[in-house]
Amino acid sequence: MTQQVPTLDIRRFATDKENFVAEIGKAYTEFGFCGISGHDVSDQVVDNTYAAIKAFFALPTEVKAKYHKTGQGGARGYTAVGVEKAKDSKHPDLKEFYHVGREYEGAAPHPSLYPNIWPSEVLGFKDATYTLFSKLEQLGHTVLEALALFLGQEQHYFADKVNYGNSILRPIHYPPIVDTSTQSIRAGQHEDINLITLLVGSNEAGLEILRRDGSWLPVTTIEGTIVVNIGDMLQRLTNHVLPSTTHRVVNPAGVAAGEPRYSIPFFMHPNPDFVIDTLSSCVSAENPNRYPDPISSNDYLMQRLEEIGLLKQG
Ligand SMILES: O=C(O)CCC(=O)C(=O)O
Ligand SMILES: [Fe+2]
Repeated sequence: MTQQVPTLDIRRFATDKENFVAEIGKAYTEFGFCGISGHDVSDQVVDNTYAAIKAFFALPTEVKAKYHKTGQGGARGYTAVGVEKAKDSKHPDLKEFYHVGREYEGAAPHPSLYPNIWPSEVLGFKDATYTLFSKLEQLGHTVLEALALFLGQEQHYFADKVNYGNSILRPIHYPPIVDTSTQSIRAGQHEDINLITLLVGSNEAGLEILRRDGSWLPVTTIEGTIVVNIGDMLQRLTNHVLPSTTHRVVNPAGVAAGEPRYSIPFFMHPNPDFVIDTLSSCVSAENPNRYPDPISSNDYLMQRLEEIGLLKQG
């Protein structure tokens, strides 16, 4: 068995479609994770976003707190360290983050698509983060096209199921670890809730995925690679043909613990009223339907946010 998450060049989806689809399908069935290179999310767009988010997280606590909005489960704006914890963990994660959602004109396409909150202290925050949001969303569409073919659907199967999804860009700051005796880790083991996650910053050490033999495999990628993994909604839709793989971010040992870590996941969600009903192409005698009861993606999201503490924060 390969001992590293593979990286595939997304340009091959245009030039070598059949092989690319087979390889990405194999990467996901085996790991639930795959590195993507050859994309057009430029270094400039990524660097601009890093500069903006580093400036934001460096603001005084009371300034950042102004961008936390109560009653939304952290859906938009700032969430402080100590709020989110992994589903079955007693200890909160060692991270703070900022949620940027979809922009729209006029009325929200669904009440769960809250308006964005923009920090006035950081010039260019909106431009930088929303440009990255849009570029990652575009790349996500391409990955979903490849996955649709792998699943025996037509290439554009997902297009009208994600066009107003409640997708979220989540820049994260893991501060230096001051208390090295802490029981908390940077991000406790969890599975992502959404369809797919596109992660910028995976070349920084710490991210690990759980293998089926119970061992943890560090994800090591070269700079510029975007790691794309399967979330629980796609696992459910595909009856586990595409598994959502448990992962975590561990605390570094030694002097590295004194260094902050930044990463920027983009959680791609289906439209809130999309009903997650197992694809018949993913049901067989050996893999009977595990989810006979369909659920709307918004109801599913609400159940999951409750479990990770985001709906209790006020
Ligand atoms: O920071 C990372 O590398 C991963 C973060 C993550 O898994 C998450 O926010 O869901
Ligand atoms: Fe995650």
